[in-house]
Amino acid sequence: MKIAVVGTGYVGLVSGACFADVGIEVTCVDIDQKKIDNLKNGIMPIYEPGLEEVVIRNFKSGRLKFSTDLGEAIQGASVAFIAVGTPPGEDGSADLKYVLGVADEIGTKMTDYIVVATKSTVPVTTGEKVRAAIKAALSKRGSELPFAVASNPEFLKEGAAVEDFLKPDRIVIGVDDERAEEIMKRLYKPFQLSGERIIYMDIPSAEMTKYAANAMLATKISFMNDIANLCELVGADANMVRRGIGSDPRIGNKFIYPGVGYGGSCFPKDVKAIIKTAKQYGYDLRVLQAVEEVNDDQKYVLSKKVKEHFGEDLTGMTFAMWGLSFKPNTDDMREAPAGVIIDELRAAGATVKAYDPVAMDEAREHYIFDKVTYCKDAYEALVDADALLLVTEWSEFRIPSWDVVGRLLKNKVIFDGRNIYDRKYLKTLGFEAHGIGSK
Ligand SMILES: NC(=O)C1=CN([C@@H]2O[C@H](COP(=O)(O)OP(=O)(O)OC[C@H]3O[C@@H](n4cnc5c(N)ncnc54)[C@H](O)[C@@H]3O)[C@@H](O)[C@H]2O)C=CC1
Ligand SMILES: O=C(O)[C@H]1O[C@H](OP(=O)(O)OP(=O)(O)OC[C@H]2O[C@@H](n3ccc(=O)[nH]c3=O)[C@H](O)[C@@H]2O)[C@H](O)[C@@H](O)[C@@H]1O
Repeated sequence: MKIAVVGTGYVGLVSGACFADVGIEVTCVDIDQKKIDNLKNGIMPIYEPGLEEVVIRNFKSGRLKFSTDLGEAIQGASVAFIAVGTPPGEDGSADLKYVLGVADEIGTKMTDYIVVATKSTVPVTTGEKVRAAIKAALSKRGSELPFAVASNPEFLKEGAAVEDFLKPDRIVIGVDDERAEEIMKRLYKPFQLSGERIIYMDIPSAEMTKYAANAMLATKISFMNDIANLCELVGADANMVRRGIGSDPRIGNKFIYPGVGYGGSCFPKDVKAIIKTAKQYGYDLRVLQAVEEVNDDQKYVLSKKVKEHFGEDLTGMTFAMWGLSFKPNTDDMREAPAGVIIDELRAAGATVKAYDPVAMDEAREHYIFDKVTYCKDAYEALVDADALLLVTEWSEFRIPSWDVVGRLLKNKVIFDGRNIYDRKYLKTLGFEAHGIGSK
């Protein structure tokens, strides 16, 4: 079986490599020539645990190819996945220009029946727009070639993307064509050896499922951040409360960790987009509006704690920051709370010395530019710093040598944005540690 995956980013590259890993012939297509050349030379465009190995193994075997030529890639392919970006437009709605651009190109270049499956996160009714774009391109050529559209939203998490793709909780397929359903079933068979995991539905429901899933997860996080902020006011400990409620299986113990707000390329944009979709239909998604508001405020919680401790004016002070990426095990800096925290500290007159195990190049090049001093390791960031801010919970920050930390910092003060440290223990070592959701 042969497929094409158009868009070789987090989703396209991981999906393409994992499909190739189960024996499918895959061509990953991108318009970015440099990305494609690099991949052919074994250079990954992103940091994702386990990805390099799967890509290189399958590239060497010949099952995984990289190309900028969409026409060639879809020749003989049963499925063309659209996995390009859907960034937020100015009004918050998902910008579909890349998705529809690919649909148009497929319609222009296809030579046989093909299933066009959208993997990008797209608002409900996009399936119809994709179908219309392909039809319009075909009719320009005077062609009536048959094709099907499908919605196959992706649920992988960055930092665990390969694992998530290879062992999915579920595979959602929105489809309205029997032949297409059969092809998708065949394609996904290897990923559900431990039980039937495909949920078939109509295309609009599949499109909505993706937004509802991300919106639900974002809601859990904002809910817990709200509760954590209240815990702090009333003298309760959010960590205890988290454990107390998470043990109820109806609530579950995942995605209820308070912190510095959710970031990344998905929750912020997808919550905005579903709110916008609702508005277009004259409906207010009030819960999600609050989810977004809580999250926007939560990004300021850590810098507020710093100012409560040291005063509003931080002129001449230096802060060490451990972690920049929006979560561990990724170099993705999109919507990372670190950006807001750095801006707040700088606006109050402070300088920031940062260390992140993998995201510093990305931060330096695209997001935080020259706003911070980048350090070669976690300890270097502490030298002459007035306090430490833990922003991303990378494993290597979990058990530092506290005696070294204490010696390097000017003050033994820590602001733990992810509640990874045992503050009672740190107190016995002479540290004053502030967490999220308890005094
Ligand atoms: N990043 C993630 O963890 C997840 C992302 N998604 C969704 O998947 C979609 C893609 O997201 P990412 O992979 O993060 O994006 P990305 O920005 O990492 O990659 C998109 C790629 O598409 C390429 N591209 C743009 N126009 C093209 C065209 N006409 N032809 C070929 N390639 C083209 C870009 O050069 C880029 O390499 C988005 O809709 C996102 O919401 C869904 C689940 C997880
Ligand atoms: O649509 C997407 O792109 C993806 O979005 C999220 O994945 P991702 O953004 O990669 O990472 P998450 O692990 O969900 O973390 C998102 C943010 O929430 C924060 N978070 C997560 C969990 C938690 O308990 N508390 C919390 O603050 C993280 O620190 C991070 O900033 C979803 O988890 C994926 O299922 C989905 O496919």
